[in-house]
Amino acid sequence: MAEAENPAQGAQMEFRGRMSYGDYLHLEKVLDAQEPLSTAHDELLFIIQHQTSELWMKLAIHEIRSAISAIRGDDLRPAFKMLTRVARIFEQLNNAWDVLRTMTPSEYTQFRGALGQSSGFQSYQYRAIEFLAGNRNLAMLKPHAHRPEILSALEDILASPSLYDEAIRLLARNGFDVGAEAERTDWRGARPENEQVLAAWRDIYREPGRYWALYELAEKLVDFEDYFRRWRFNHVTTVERIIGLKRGTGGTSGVSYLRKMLEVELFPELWKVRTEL
Ligand code: HEM
Ligand SMILES: N[C@@H](CC(=O)c1ccccc1NC=O)C(=O)O
Repeated sequence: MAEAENPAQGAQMEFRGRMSYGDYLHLEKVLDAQEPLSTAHDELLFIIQHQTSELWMKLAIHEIRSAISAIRGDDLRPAFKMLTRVARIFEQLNNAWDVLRTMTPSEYTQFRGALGQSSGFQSYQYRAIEFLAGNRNLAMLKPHAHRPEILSALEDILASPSLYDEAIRLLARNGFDVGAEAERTDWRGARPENEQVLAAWRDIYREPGRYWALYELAEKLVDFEDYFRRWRFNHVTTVERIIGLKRGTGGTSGVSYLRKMLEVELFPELWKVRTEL
């Protein structure tokens, strides 16, 4: 057959003893991992929505970790690229809500009971992202007490500076007085807001040309948080649309808990500085 009639001509068709697409991607593992507990039509959507979100979160964690070490090594350009990718991952996650939103309360209630007390509240990758970024609420470790390997992975993250801590250490290396932050050795808990850090960002935003790399880093962080906030907002709106004001399966008040979480700031001084410019 001539190529015009058979566009697949030349394609490898024989995979005995050769690595194929499915082998490389371990598709049998990935595609065998959907096990609905009910006969409800929409449960597959629910599972795939969460599994794909967790895959994208895995990539976000990989990128944030590398960005943290690049900043630690004063290698800002690769860090910028990685942070841009993290923002794009969140954009992807944000768009994915549109698929889940096609599920109505009538459809969700058909299988909600099967979920027991499981909830996204127990997503350890989501907590890893929060902890890596700098939102370190130790109470969030509790649901993982029964899984020592998960707990110790989260504790490892808490033992080192977060993305924002590294940005602040970078400010200090560049001659800014960051006050108490300069003496910090314990990274485990929440960091208090700091006037000197705010003042440093103020100087940077007032003279971008003089501090371009720090200015660019600040904007990458704000961009990341902007997309992260949109994720939270999409979540709470989808949740209200689907379960109204019911309590969450995870035991929280549900929508009012999620609304409260909208107020959490990853990089607080970077938002405060805007009022002062
Ligand atoms: C029908 C769709 C969904 C509903 C009704 C829902 C509902 C809830 C509720 C009520 C909570 C509060 C915790 C609780 O008491 O359960 C929660 C937390 C959470 N959900 Fe969902 N959710 C949905 C979809 C998703 C999806 C697709 C993800 C993506 C992975 C997700 C991730 C999370 C995370 C990470 C939390 C913890 C948030 C925090 O503590 O700040 N949820 N969800
Ligand atoms: N918290 C949800 C249940 C839920 O959404 C969920 C359950 C198991 C696995 C992931 C979930 N997604 C996000 O919270 C609810 O209260 O209906």
